[in-house]
Amino acid sequence: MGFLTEEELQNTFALASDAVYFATPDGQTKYYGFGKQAELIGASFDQVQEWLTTLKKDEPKPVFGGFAFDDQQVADSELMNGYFMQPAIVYDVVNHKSIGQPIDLVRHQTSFNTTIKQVTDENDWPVRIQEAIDDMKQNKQHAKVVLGRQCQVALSDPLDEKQLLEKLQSSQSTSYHFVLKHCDELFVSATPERLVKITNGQLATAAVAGTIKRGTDVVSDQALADTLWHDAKNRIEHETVVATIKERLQAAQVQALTVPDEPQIMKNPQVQHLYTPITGQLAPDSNLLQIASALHPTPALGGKPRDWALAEIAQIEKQPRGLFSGPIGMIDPDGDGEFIVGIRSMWYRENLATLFAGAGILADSDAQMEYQETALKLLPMMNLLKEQTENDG
Ligand SMILES: C=C(O[C@@H]1C=C(C(=O)O)C=C[C@H]1O)C(=O)O
Repeated sequence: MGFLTEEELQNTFALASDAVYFATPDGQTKYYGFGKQAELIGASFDQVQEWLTTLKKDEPKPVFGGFAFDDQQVADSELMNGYFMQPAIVYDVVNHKSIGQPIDLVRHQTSFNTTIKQVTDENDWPVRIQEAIDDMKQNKQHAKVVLGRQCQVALSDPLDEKQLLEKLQSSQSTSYHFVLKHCDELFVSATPERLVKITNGQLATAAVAGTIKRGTDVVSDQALADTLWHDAKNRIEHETVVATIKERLQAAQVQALTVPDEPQIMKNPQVQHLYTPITGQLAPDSNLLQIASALHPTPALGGKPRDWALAEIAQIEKQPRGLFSGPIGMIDPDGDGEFIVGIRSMWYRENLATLFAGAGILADSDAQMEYQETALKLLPMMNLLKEQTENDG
């Protein structure tokens, strides 16, 4: 039997009640998983570590899932407070291999003719983050906090998940893709940010922090990149993340740490970031989940100091984040695997999509400019929803 085509995989995703899609922009990883052989709801790092030991050994398959950003609970959700699953069948697209048994497809596709009925945004966000800016001006030890906002988009009809996957792949080719479906809930991320990848003891992570918009042509785009690279506020914001990642990896006994002195520019369709790739070698008694839990949340999503930033996030943000900005990804049966950071993301259920975006706030941040930055960061998901309204399939 030949391997399924991309279109067949996307179709199966839409028709399965539980499904996952995970792909990395370097083309090294691309998985679809359908059905569920095992699941863990409300997963913490320790619980997942324990749960892995209970999985059947006869047909080893990767597991996929995500951890909530913090301990705050999203009401009535089995997905957003941490969720892991082992699919009944996993398609490894890069290696043209499948593991497991095909599942019964339970959903019915009707014709899709969605319209956007209402968009509810947090227009008071700049006023609320000003509190944090004022606090940081007074208290110099409060160095950075990343504050998020949520934008709700009500649709007239259900999402066409096949079209969503297609457009995600074509519009966000420089990002990691993660789409996790559990019954009527869906979490989608087109993130530029890797938290940690482990391959045969080799560790790779990255700092992605500091943002500017894209230019309308090559010259203005390069000028904006130069502005970002030389901007003191963004360089401090970035350096805070690099230094903290380095400290935490050293504390986790990671060897042969390689941390470049200066950042590069990473370009995504809507924004460009300061970016520093970091590599090292895992200590013999350490593992992927331990490193993910040591790193999360980096000051790219939380802040510095970590505990103050987490308290500030819980107080200033209106709703818990759930999987937004949490570690999401996969673990192989041999313990290798990869976690990315669940930003540029949305949570969807029953015709209602919640889109998430945040920005790193420092004492000299301008609340309106940060608001505009979050608007750009909402665009990857907003555009996917707009495409749904032009659905001709
Ligand atoms: C929090 C987000 O992005 C994070 C914040 C960034 C910044 O403030 O410059 C850049 C990349 C991410 O680490 C988001 O996209 O929602």
